[in-house]
Amino acid sequence: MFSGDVVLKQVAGRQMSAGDVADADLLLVRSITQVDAALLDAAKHLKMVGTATIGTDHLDKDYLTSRSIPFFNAPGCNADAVVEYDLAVLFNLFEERGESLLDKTVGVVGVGNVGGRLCQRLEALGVKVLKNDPPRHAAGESGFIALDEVFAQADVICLHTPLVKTGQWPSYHLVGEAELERLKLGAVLLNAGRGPVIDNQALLGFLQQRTDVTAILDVWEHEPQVDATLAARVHIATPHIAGYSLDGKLRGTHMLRQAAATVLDAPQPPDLSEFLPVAAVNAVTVSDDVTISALINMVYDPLHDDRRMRKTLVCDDQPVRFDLLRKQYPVRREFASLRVIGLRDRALREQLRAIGFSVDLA
Ligand SMILES: NC(=O)C1=CN([C@@H]2O[C@H](COP(=O)(O)OP(=O)(O)OC[C@H]3O[C@@H](n4cnc5c(N)ncnc54)[C@H](O)[C@@H]3O)[C@@H](O)[C@H]2O)C=CC1
Ligand SMILES: O=C(O)C(=O)[C@H](O)COP(=O)(O)O
Repeated sequence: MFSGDVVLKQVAGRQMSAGDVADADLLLVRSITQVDAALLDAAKHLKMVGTATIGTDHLDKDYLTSRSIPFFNAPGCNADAVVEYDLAVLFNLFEERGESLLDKTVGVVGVGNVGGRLCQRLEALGVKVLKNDPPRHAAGESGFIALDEVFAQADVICLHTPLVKTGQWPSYHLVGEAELERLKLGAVLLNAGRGPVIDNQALLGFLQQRTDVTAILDVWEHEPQVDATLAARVHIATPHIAGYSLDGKLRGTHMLRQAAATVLDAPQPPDLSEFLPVAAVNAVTVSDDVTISALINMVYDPLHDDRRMRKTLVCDDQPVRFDLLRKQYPVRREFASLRVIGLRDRALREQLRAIGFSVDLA
């Protein structure tokens, strides 16, 4: 996406050093590169910093502001991918148990791009949703309840807050012993936000006692290091890939390309649709016997990611392998890339549309 007269210098995200960026005009990173004074003090021509991610906890924003360096993230770029990770995990889990997600009460903590879209899709399915988002509540928006109430009432809790360590609503260790103790019998706790939002040691101690609770973790405290004892107690363990759809990655890069064009006063790039390929499997004809999880698994089966990650947990170089799983992640598309054809059952057609599939009668 970046071409023409641009001189590109690629550096591995965890290895980037001050010398690598000293002469840079633009710095484009992902979540594993800490962007702070140590990296940037020597970079005197920097016109912008961009991260092709939603999260910004790796950027020292105060420092960037003090240097008047504009910085951009890519809000919403991979939100649909994270929502679809949640849906894939939950539809599979409840099918395995002979239950239905549609009968559950789902608590969503952090109702932004990811949490908000998750609520929309669940509500369109008729699922009861409880929402917690103190910053939005304080801004005067309605429909939110306290975290304690979410933990006490929900069958499933999905965490989608940013990692914030200071200010009025810190999310670091937002979920500790006290919150875990409130979980209902048989509850499901899913974290696809940032690892340290849950106190991982407290979670391990809790799961050792409360074997009725199901934990699903895409993000871990101290990534890329993963606590193998905790992972062994977790039902689905994945290497921070909830947002890793091809669509999401391209959207993020495209948003930075647009920001760079604005900062450099250069022409805007072509529309994103010019870069997004048609999915390898883009249409399927099914009968009314098809299940929602079968269709979801055709696009994305989270168990593949779980199996790949578990193989790495016994390796001496586990952290290196965690990064490799992410770097070599296979092409994954979003639900909207699959056109589902042939369903006569109108209710099922509506449910599939509600969770994001393209649905046609013929
Ligand atoms: N696992 C993965 O692959 C991915 C993880 N993420 C993580 O998920 C986070 C959320 O993503 P978005 O929804 O796009 O961000 P967002 O900024 O659109 O929404 C975050 C929401 O959380 C709320 N919030 C902030 N502090 C809170 C607190 N203490 N308690 C409850 N709610 C709080 C905010 O008011 C906001 O509505 C990102 O910051 C990122 O860290 C995002 C994408 C992919
Ligand atoms: O967007 C975010 O925030 C995420 O967590 C991304 O999915 C992280 O991806 P990487 O930047 O670590 O590749």
